[in-house]
Amino acid sequence: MTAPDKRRAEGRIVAVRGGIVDAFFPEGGPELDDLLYAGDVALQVMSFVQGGAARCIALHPVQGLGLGTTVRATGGPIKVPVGEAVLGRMLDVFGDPIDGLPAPEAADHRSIHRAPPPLSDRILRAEVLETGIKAIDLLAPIERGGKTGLFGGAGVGKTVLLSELIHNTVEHHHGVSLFCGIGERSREAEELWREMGEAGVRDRMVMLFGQMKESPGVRFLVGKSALTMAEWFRDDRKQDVLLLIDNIFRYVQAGSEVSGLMGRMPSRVGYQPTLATELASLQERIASTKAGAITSIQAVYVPADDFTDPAAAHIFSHLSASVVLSRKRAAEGLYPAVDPLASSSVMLTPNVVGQRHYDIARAVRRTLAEYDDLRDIIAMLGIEELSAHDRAVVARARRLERFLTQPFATVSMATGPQGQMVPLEATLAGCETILAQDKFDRPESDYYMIGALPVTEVAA
Ligand SMILES: Nc1ncnc2c1ncn2[C@@H]1O[C@H](COP(=O)(O)OP(=O)(O)OP(=O)(O)O)[C@@H](O)[C@H]1O
Repeated sequence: MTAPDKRRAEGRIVAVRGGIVDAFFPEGGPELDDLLYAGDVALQVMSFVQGGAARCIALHPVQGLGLGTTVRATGGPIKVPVGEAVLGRMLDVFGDPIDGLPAPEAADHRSIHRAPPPLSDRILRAEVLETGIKAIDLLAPIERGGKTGLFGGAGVGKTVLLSELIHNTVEHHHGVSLFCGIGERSREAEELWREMGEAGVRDRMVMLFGQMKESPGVRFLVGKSALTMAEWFRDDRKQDVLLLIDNIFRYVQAGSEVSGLMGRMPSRVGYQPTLATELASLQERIASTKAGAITSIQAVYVPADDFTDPAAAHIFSHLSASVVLSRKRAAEGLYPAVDPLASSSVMLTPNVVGQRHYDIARAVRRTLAEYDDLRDIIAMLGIEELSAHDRAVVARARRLERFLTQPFATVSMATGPQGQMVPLEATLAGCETILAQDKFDRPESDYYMIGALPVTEVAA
């Protein structure tokens, strides 16, 4: 490592292409990941090119920069404020306020580029985080201290589901919560900020945003800024952290834009050749250690509903639970549009959730899978042609499908019914009741958008 004063050198711009700036330092100069300034424009060193110039990604619009502009190396990487001071605040990638209040008065600032904790420090807890959302608690239980993905194409309800999860879990979460918005709409960020204020949980929450309108460099780095703050609460305060990311796909996408700007050759489906390492550099830091747990829930946009997309597939490999949202279900109004057959969790084993829960989840899946197989026959021949056994399967499956829908508090203004949180026990009892019946007195619509089944029915 060069001495700090040498790292704090002054240089000049030798090339500007889009959001990429090359700067040459005749004496000394920055190291990889160092933060530089050309006027007010922040730059981060991404690599060094032939001749020794530092190739940087701009974090602000580069208008006004030209050949010969002076570049000042700050002598280190981007550092964000950490500590209690960031609680209740809405910040950007630098930890600067975007809520109109003065900068957080933090005692400490830390580099956003940090190594993940060593394997020997990590722990597995095998504990479930109950969400009150029937389809998730039953079929893809979320691991406390693990990573959960909410997968879905455009407009199938990822953001709504994530907001509902925040609504249901943040209030009961003992530690702090961190929301990181990457590359999504700013309007949604403002709504969430207001909702958190109304729910009275803002003082235990930090929100960081690098939204759609910002440069790829910002969207690429904001996740690391958020993690740096989360790590402080985990390591220095020994607290549990709930980390919510909307949308982790936008991180990969920003990496791909950066890679393209840097002139790297694209790899599969046009993604950056460094996709796997970039994603791992972020995901590996989201770890639970002896000091505290980081439970993360990440929305994952699936381009063109193609689940074999390399970004989706790589993200999938880091997760302990995957909640897959299906367009077909959303089109039928079966919200949350959780696909019961494609969603999964490593928690769903008899050892963790117990034999009863495991058996009910399997029976629900089996019934819905059988119904899927019968759909073509029903479409061609009509339901009357089915055997009595198959007709009972269809009746059960259609009621299960509806029972797994649920009114959400976060959209109740638009949809009408009040949001409902359903205890796991009520979800299990409801499914058990439906699974045990061959004939139903009540119509399918009675099971749609409800919370728990009425007690009289469960008892019967
Ligand atoms: N649980 C729900 N109950 C009722 N309506 C819902 C629900 N979830 C989603 N919707 C409807 O679907 C719309 C899209 O949802 P949302 O914005 O969460 O999708 P998304 O997957 O995040 O989309 P994008 O990829 O465009 O960000 C909502 O505006 C709402 O009308």
